[in-house]
Amino acid sequence: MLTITLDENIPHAAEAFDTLGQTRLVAGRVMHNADLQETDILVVRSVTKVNAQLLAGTPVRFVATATAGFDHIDLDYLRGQGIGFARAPGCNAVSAAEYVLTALSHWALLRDKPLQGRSIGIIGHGNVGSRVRQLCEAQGMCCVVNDPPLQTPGYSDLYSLEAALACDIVTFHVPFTHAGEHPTFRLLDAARIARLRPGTLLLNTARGGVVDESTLLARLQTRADLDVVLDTWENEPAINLEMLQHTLLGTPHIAGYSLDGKIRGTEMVYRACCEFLQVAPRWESPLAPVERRDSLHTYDIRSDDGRLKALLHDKTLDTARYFDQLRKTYPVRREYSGLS
Ligand SMILES: NC(=O)c1ccc[n+]([C@@H]2O[C@H](COP(=O)([O-])OP(=O)(O)OC[C@H]3O[C@@H](n4cnc5c(N)ncnc54)[C@H](O)[C@@H]3O)[C@@H](O)[C@H]2O)c1
Ligand SMILES: O=C(O)[C@H](O)[C@H](O)COP(=O)(O)O
Repeated sequence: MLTITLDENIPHAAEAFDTLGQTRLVAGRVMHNADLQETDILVVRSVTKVNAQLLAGTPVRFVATATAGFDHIDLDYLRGQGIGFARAPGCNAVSAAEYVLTALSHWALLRDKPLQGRSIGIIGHGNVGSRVRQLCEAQGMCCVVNDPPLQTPGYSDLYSLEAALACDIVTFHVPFTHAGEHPTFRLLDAARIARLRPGTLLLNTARGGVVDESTLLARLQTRADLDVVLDTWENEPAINLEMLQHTLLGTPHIAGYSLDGKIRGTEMVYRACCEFLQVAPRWESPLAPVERRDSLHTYDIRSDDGRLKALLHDKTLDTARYFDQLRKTYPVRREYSGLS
C-alpha cells in the first residue's frame, strides 16, 4: 500500500488522499528526513523546504505542493532523482487579487484618494497580476504592467519596471527566483526604493525577498512618506516587528487563504497525483456557495491586520509561533464568486 505524507494544513487532504493510500499528517514547518523514511508521495505547502536534505535516502517518488509559489522546491534535485512533481498554479489567484483590491479600497478611504483615474504598477502579469489588472481596470484605474518574461512581439502593452515603479500604487506578483534572465531576489532594491515617489502605496504579496525589507524600513523610519501593505515578509515566520509597525496593513501571508483557493490547491495536487499513479480520481471538492453577506463582511482586511499587530502590544507572544498560529487558525474567507 502507498504511504502518503501530507502537510497537516492542507484542507481536506486526508479525506482526498485516503482514496489513494495510507495517509499521515505532519506539521510542514518541522518536517524532517526521518519523517519520510516510509513515504512514497509527499504533499507540502510553502513552509517545507523540499531538497536533498529532506529527501535523500527516502522512497519518495512524487512530490506535490498545494501552492502557486514553488521557490521552496529544489526542482533540479527532483529532476536528478527522477522524482515526479506537481504544483497548483493559479489555485489562489482570485483570493490574492481580491486581497489586493480590498487593501486598495482601505487605503483609498483612509487617505481620501479615490481609486478611479489612479495609476497602478503591476509587476508580474501571471495568474494573480492579470486578475489584479482586471479588478483595477473595473475601478477605472490605469494599469502599467511590467513582466519581462512575457515580453514577446505579440505583447504590446507591457512597460519597463521603472515606469511601473513610478505609479501611484505599486504591487508585486512575481515568483521568487535567484537565477535566470529575470531574477526577482530584491527586485525592489535600495536604489529603486529610494526612487519611489512620496505618497506611493506599495504592496508585496509575492515573497518577502522580492523587496529589500531593511532598506524599505530605513526609508520609512527616516521619511515615513510611503504607505506599505505587506502580506509576505523576509524571515517568515520570525518577521521583523519594526517592519510590521511601519505597515499600513500587515498580514501573516494569507492573501491566498480563501477557503476556495486552498481547497482548489488540494484538488489540483490530488488530481495530479492520480494522473501520476494513473488511477481515476475518486474525491471531489466539497465547496458550495455560501449566502451573500454585505461586502464589508465578505473580507475585512483590517481584522487580519489587527490580529497580526497584536504582536506589537502583547510582548508575551512569540512572533514565529503566533504568525504560524494565525495562519493555521485562519477564519473561513470566501472568494466573491463563492457567494450566492
Ligand atoms: N501571498 C499569497 O498568499 C500568495 C498567493 C499566491 C501567489 N503568491 C506568490 O505570488 C507569486 C505570483 O503568483 P502567480 O500565481 O501570479 O504566479 P504566475 O507564475 O502565474 O505569474 C508570475 C508572473 O511573473 C512574471 N515574472 C517572472 N519574473 C519576473 C520579473 N523579474 N519581473 C516581472 N515579472 C516577472 C512571470 O512571467 C509571470 O507572468 C507566486 O510565485 C507566489 O510566490 C503569494
Ligand atoms: O504560493 C502560494 O500559493 C501562497 O503563497 C500560499 O498562500 C502560501 O501558503 P502556505 O503554503 O504557506 O500555507
